[in-house]
Amino acid sequence: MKKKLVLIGNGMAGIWCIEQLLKLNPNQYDITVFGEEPHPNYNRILLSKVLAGDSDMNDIILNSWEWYRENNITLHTGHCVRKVDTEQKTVTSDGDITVSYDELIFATGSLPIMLPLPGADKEGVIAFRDIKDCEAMLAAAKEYKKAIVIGGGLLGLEAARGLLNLNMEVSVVHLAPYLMERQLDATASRMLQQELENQGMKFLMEKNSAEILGDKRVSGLRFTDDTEVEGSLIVMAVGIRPNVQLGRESGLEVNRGIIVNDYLETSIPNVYAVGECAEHRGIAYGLVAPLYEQGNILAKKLAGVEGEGYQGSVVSTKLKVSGVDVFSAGEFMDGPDTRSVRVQDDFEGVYKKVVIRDGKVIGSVLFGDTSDGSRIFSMIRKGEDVTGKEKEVLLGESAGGAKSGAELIAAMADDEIVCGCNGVSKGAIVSAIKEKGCASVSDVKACTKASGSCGGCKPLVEDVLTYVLGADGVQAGAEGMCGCTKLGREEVVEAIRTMKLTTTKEVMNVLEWENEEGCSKCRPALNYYLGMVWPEEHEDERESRFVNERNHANIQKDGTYSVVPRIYGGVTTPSDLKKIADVAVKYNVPMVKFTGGQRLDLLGVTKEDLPKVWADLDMPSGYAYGKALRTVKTCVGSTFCRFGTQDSIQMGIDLEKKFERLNTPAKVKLAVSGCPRNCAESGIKDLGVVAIDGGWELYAGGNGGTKLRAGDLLCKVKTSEDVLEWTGAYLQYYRETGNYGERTSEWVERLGLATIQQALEKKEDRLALVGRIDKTLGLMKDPWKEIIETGKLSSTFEPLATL
Ligand SMILES: Cc1cc2nc3c(=O)[nH]c(=O)nc-3n(C[C@H](O)[C@H](O)[C@H](O)COP(=O)(O)OP(=O)(O)OC[C@H]3O[C@@H](n4cnc5c(N)ncnc54)[C@H](O)[C@@H]3O)c2cc1C
Ligand SMILES: NC(=O)c1ccc[n+]([C@@H]2O[C@H](COP(=O)([O-])OP(=O)(O)OC[C@H]3O[C@@H](n4cnc5c(N)ncnc54)[C@H](O)[C@@H]3O)[C@@H](O)[C@H]2O)c1
Ligand code: SF4
Ligand code: FES
Repeated sequence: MKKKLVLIGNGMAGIWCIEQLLKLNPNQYDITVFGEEPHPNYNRILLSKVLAGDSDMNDIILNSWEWYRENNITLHTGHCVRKVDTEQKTVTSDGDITVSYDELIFATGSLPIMLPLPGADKEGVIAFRDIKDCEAMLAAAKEYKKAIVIGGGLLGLEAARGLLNLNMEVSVVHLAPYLMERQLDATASRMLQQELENQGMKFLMEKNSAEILGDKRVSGLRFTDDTEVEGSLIVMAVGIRPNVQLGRESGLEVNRGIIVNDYLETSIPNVYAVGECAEHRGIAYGLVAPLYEQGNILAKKLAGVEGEGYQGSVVSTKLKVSGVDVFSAGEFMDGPDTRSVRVQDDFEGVYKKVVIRDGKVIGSVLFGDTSDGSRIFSMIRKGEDVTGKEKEVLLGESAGGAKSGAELIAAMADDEIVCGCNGVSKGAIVSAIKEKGCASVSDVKACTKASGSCGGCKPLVEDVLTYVLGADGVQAGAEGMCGCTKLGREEVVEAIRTMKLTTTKEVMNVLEWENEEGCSKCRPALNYYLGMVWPEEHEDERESRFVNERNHANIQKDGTYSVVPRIYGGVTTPSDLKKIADVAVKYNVPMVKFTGGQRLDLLGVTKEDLPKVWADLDMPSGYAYGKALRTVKTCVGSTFCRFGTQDSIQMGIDLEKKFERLNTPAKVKLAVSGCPRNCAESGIKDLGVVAIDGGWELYAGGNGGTKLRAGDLLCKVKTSEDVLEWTGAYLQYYRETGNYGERTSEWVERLGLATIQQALEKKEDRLALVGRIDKTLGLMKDPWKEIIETGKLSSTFEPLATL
C-alpha cells in the first residue's frame, strides 16, 4: 500500500515540492491536493504581467489539469481546508471532504495585509494577490478613471504600472520618505521615483491613510493630515503576512510563520511546512527562489533521500516594470562595519553600489543598468573573497582581475538555481543546450522557461550558454528581430503593448533602432505586430508591406499580376464562372488556371488593369498574395460521397467566410475532409479538419511546402460550432505568439504542441482568444472593394521602394 501524502495549498511552493518528489520517486505516495482557489497551479509572479497586458491568464498556468491527472494526483480545487486532526491524521475541507494522511504539507502561502481603515469594506477596495484581484482591476479599469495604490513596494509599483497601462490615472500613496525602502537606498529610490513620474505615476509620499471615502463604492482616500486624493479603486499593497491560522489551530508551533527546522519539519511529527507560510531561522520569505530551495529539500526528505538541510537563502529582487531596471540583493544598506563601492552617472541615469564586509560582497543595489546583477548575486551567494579587487566587482572584467560570467558558471553546482522565477537550475539549462540544441537565450526560454518571467536571469542564462558553447557558439544575434535592433520579437511586442506604441516610426524611435529607417525584415514585421496588438488604433502602413501585399495581387515573372477571387470552400456557381470568363475575355487574360487551393487564377493581368478587373469581377479578394488566410480546401463530404460522415463543404465555407481577410504571421491554409481518407489533404495544412464518426478532428501545423510536415492532432470536438471556436482560438493564439514570417509548422515545433493545447484547453481561454479575433475580423475590409470605392488607386500604385 502506498503512503498517503496530503498537500494543503495548491500554490507555487507546494506544487513545486510535489514535482520534485515525483522526479525522485513517482510511485511512493498517493497524493491529494487541496486548493482554495478554483484554478490549477499558476505563476503568481506573472499576475503583474497579466495586469500590464504582457501575458494572458492562459500563459501563466504552471500545471494544467491534465498534469494532475497524468500524475494520479487527486485535486480538490475550490476547497479550503478548515480542520486538521493531527491525532487522527485527517484533514477536512469546507466542502466536507475528509482525507487521512501519513505525511502532511502546509503550503498555505501568505495573506495580503489589509489596513483596517474605516471604509475598508467598501466596493472597489482590493488587494493584489490572486487571479480574482487581477480580474477585479481589469474590470474596474473599464469603468473608472482614477486609482489609488497604497504601498510603494515591489507589488504596489507593479500594480500601479499595470493600472497605468489600463489607461487609469494612478496615485501611489507611500508611508516612508522613499520608495521600495526594503530593497533600495535613498539614491536609487529617488532615481526610481523620477523615472516612474516620467512614466505618468503620481506619488504621495509620507502619507498616512486615515479613512476610505465614498458611499457604496470607494471615491477617495483621506490622510491623517486631512488632505485627500480621489479614486474609484484602491489597491492595498502594504505587505503580506504568512497564512498561519489553520496551522495555529492545528496545534503547530507558530511565530510569524509556521516554525520549521532545516528539513521543513514543524513541531508535530509527519507535518511539514513550505513556502511563504513557513518560518525558518526566524525568516518567512516572500519570493519564489527560496521557496523552491525549500521545496527541493522537503522533496528529498519525503523521498527518503539523505542530504544537507535548508540553510536559509540570500534573496535578490528585480522590479518588473518595463523601462525601469532595478536590482537589489542581500544587505544593501551601509553599516558601521561595511564599506561600499559606488558608481553614479546622472547623465545616463545609472547608479550601482556593492556593499562589502570583511572582504566579501554582502549586498548590492543597481539602477539603470542591471546587467551585472546575476554576476554580483552569484558572488554574494558564494561569499567570495574580493579583497584587493573590490572595484572590479562593479567595474567588471574591464578593470581586470574579476572573474568572467562563464568562470562563475563553471564554479556553480548543477542544482544551483539560475532562474529564480521559474526554478530552473544550471544543470537543466546545460542539458537543454547539450541535448536539445538550444543556442540562444530565446531557445533556452522556449525549452526551460528560464528568463521568461522577470527577465532578471537573462545575463546569467547568457553566461551558461557561453560556458557550454564558447562565445562563438552562442547565437546572440538570433535574438534580435533583425540587424536594426538587438531586441527580440517578445521584447518589441511587450514594448508596443506597455508603451502604447502605434506606428513603426514610433517603435523605431522609442526603442532606438540602429538603422532609423528600419529594413525589409523589421518594417513589415512591426506593421504586423502593431496591427495585432492595436487592431483599432493602428493604421495599416502600406509602405511597410511587401510588394504583393501593397498591390493586392501576386507579381509574376514577366511583371504582370495574377488575380485570384475568393471562392469559398472551392464551391462556385455558373454565374460566377461566367463572370470570371467574361473578365478573362475582356482583358485578354492569357491564362486561367485552377489553383491547388480549388479556385481560379487569372494570370497575366497588367498592373493598370488590376482595379478594373477587380471592379468587373465584383468578387472578394482571395488574398492569394498575403500573409493571411488563403484558402479552405474541401472534399465533397457527406452530401455526395458514400464515405463521408460530415458536411465538409459547408464546414469549409463557414470557416472561410468567418476567417477571410485575417492577417496572420505567415500564410495560413485550411482544409476540411469529410472522413479520414482525407481527400482535401487536411493532414498537411496549417489547420486541417477531418470528419470522424460523431465529430471532428483538428490537426495543427501541417505543411505541404518545402518542409513537408504532417499536422499534429490538436483536439477532437463534437460540433461544427466547436470547430469554429477552436479554429478561432488557435488562429488567434498563433497571431499573438507567432514570429512574423513563421509558418504554423515552425511555430508548433517551437512552442510544442502541449503548450498550444494547454493554452486552448479551457473554454474560458478559448472564448477570450475568440473575442480578440472577432474584434480584429470585425474591422477588416475587402481591399479590392476599398480601393475601388475610395478611388485610392493612384497612391496604391505609385512606385514604392521594393521590400
Ligand atoms: C503580483 C505578484 C507578483 C509577484 N512577483 C514576484 C516576483 O517577481 N518574484 C518573486 O520571487 N516573487 C514574486 N511574488 C511572490 C510570489 O508569487 C510568492 O512568493 C509565491 O507565490 C509564494 O508561493 P506559496 O506557494 O508559498 O504561496 P501561494 O502561491 O500564495 O500559494 C498558496 C495557496 O494556498 C491556498 N490556500 C491557503 N490556505 C488554504 C487552505 N486552508 N486550504 C486550501 N488551500 C489554501 C491559497 O489559496 C493559495 O492558492 C509576487 C507575488 C504577487 C502577488
Ligand atoms: N518583483 C518582485 O520580486 C515582486 C513583485 C511583487 C510582489 N513581490 C513580493 O510580494 C510580497 C508583497 O509585496 P509588497 O510590495 O506588498 O510588500 P513589501 O513589504 O515589500 O512592501 C510594502 C510597502 O508598503 C509600504 N507601506 C506599509 N504600510 C503602508 C501604509 N499604511 N501606507 C502606505 N505605504 C505603506 C511599506 O513602506 C513598503 O514599502 C513581498 O514578499 C514581495 O517581495 C515581489
Ligand atoms: S475525404 Fe472522405 S468524404 Fe471526403 S471525398 Fe474523401 S472519401 Fe469522400
Ligand atoms: S529570475 Fe525571473 S525570469 Fe529568471
